[in-house]
Amino acid sequence: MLAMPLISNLKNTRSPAVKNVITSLVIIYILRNFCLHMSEPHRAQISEGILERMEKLLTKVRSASLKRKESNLSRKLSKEGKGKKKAGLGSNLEPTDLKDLDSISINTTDAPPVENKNNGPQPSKRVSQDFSISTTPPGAYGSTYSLTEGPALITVEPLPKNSSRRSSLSKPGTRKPSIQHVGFQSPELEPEDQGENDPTPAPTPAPTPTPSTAGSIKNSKKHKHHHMPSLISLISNATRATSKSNRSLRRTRSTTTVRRLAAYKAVSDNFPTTRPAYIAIGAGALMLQVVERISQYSYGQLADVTFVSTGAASEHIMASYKLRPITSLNLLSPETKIDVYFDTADEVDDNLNCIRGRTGNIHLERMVALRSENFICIIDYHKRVPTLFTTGKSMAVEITPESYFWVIKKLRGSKAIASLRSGEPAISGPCITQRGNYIIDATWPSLRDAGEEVEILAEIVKGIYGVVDHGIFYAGEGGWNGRPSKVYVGLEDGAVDTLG
Ligand SMILES: O=C(CO)[C@H](O)[C@H](O)COP(=O)(O)O
Repeated sequence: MLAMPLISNLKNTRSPAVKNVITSLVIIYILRNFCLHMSEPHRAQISEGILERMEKLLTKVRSASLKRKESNLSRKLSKEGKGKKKAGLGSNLEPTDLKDLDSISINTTDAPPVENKNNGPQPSKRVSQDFSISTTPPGAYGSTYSLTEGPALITVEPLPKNSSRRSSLSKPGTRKPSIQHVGFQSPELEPEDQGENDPTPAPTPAPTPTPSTAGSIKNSKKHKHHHMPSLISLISNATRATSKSNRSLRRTRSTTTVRRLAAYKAVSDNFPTTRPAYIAIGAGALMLQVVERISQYSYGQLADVTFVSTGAASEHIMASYKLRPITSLNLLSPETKIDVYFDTADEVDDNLNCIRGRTGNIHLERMVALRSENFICIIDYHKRVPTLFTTGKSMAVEITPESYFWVIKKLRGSKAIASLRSGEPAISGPCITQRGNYIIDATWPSLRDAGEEVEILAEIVKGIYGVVDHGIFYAGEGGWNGRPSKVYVGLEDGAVDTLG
């Protein structure tokens, strides 16, 4: 459907070069959709071919356009030579000289200044080395979601066999961004990933227009004809993203991609197969990708699954994908076990002990872990350490508000660097948990071993009056205290390590 504006544009285009480009783009677009259904190695091969073809085409068009520009220039100069003086020749050589190329713009920076006897040296036009296919007037759409629409070279896990593609696609939040989404910023993309390294298309969790994007919507209504250039841009961006992702297949992946690969694998490996099922989901950036993967299951597969949140942040993540979790563990009967609990951590050591707490509701997270059959912890390689407190991260210590001075004194006595977590800028004063408690962020010098010392430290902290809970999830002599059953580590090269 997206190819239609391109095809209709063929009729209005005079330049054979542009016709050539449009035809090829349509073919590429169709091929690209076709490729989405292929296995990764095939897709990679084919997309390399597409890229080569695309690059050849672009080079051709580029030289054709430059020739055209040169001849326009000499025509203008010769007219001027005949006495038709015009001031500011350079400014008349706007890309309108390339009007046949419609939205294809060639910026010309390093062109030598053109000497003109009447007007002296002309302002130099900017000629860039790179051929660019632009969408709309620059900046009209800002940073676009369409950048993630590129060929999905890294669809990590196929949908489970019995999943119905139709129902999965029609499920809210799983639909691919349509052309109307151009102009919205994908909420879960880190800046480093936008259109650069993250080739996996993400479902759109109901984007919220910002004032600037509201402007874009207005613009897009006003310039209906920009739909076609937007598509060109989409393919061009996708091509760039593909080429970068091909390169990154051989090198490293961005943190977001690495996390997504780990999250997708963790969900695919541990999605419960029996019904009724209970799935708990924590908070943190990575959980968005867990929920994204879960939302790809069909309605049938999600039927009779009860979701459990570990607090408001986790509820919010699930709500963005139309999952409605229960918000209190007391709604589960005492016999009910949560089948799987997906969450993340700040550091995981060699024994799979971990520290956690940036999201705050540490006590609720512990209770969910204790009530779960499997705690699946998902991290990226930065968080994998030999012993805890290696990276300088703090863990949360949840305390009653009255105990603040008492606890902080005791923690500092145990060699911790500890401070009360502030609620700024949301609230003035201390951060208050959903249960009305305060949080102290505490870090220690790196522990020497990944076993005994963890347990000793955890017991010291838990033994201080006023401490409700803390962020060390471990197993020791004294029993199991929420240590993950498995840890999925997204590695730099895109592989996923499974520990435990
Ligand atoms: O408290 C936690 C998990 O409940 C973690 O400390 C925290 O969420 C990690 O967040 P991110 O994935 O954004 O680094």
